[in-house]
Amino acid sequence: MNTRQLILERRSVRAYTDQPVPNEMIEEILEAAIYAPTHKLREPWRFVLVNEESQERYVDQLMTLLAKRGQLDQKTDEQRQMMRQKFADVPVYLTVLYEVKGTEDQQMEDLLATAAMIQNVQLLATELGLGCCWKSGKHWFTEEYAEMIGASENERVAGIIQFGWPALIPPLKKRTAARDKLTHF
Ligand SMILES: Cc1cc2nc3c(=O)[nH]c(=O)nc-3n(C[C@H](O)[C@H](O)[C@H](O)COP(=O)(O)O)c2cc1C
Repeated sequence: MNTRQLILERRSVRAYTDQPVPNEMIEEILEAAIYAPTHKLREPWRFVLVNEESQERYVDQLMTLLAKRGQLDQKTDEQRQMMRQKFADVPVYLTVLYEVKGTEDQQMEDLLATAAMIQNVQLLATELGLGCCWKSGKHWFTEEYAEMIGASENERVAGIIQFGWPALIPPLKKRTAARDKLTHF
């Protein structure tokens, strides 16, 4: 697949089969993804991988975190169970952290570099036939989650990438044509 095809074929895949994803595969993806541009070679990223061996422990801790944050208060036992199952149905979670240091501009550059690296991860996963989805917001960006995952004081969560072999590949979501957002100076 050439780059253009790869970009157009990538989807946010959220449903996976039970087939395990080898750690080596994720590691191979990361070893290439880190060749994203990074100003002054600061390489601000770090990764925490959750796969088969640790997935149950991770989901347990995630549910405890949600409970502590009150995010389960309005939910019935059945709804909580469904939520837990939804987390448990994801074979691999990769938390991407980035180091927060330097000036505001540097911090922005480092987050941007990390985002570029994450897109590399997604394209490389697509090339291997793996499904993935970039997750963010809510519980993932909290201090409690950062602590749970073992982030140091100067690290922040850039995003969670979940992976698995696709059970369902969503159709292309059309974008607004770039020419509609392009002006010539
Ligand atoms: C920074 C960022 C955060 C995202 N967070 C979530 C998320 O929390 N949950 C989710 O289902 N998708 C999330 N997505 C994926 C988008 O929903 C998805 O890219 C969009 O719907 C377009 O679909 P596509 O990726 O298949 O083209 C996120 C994407 C980005 C770039």
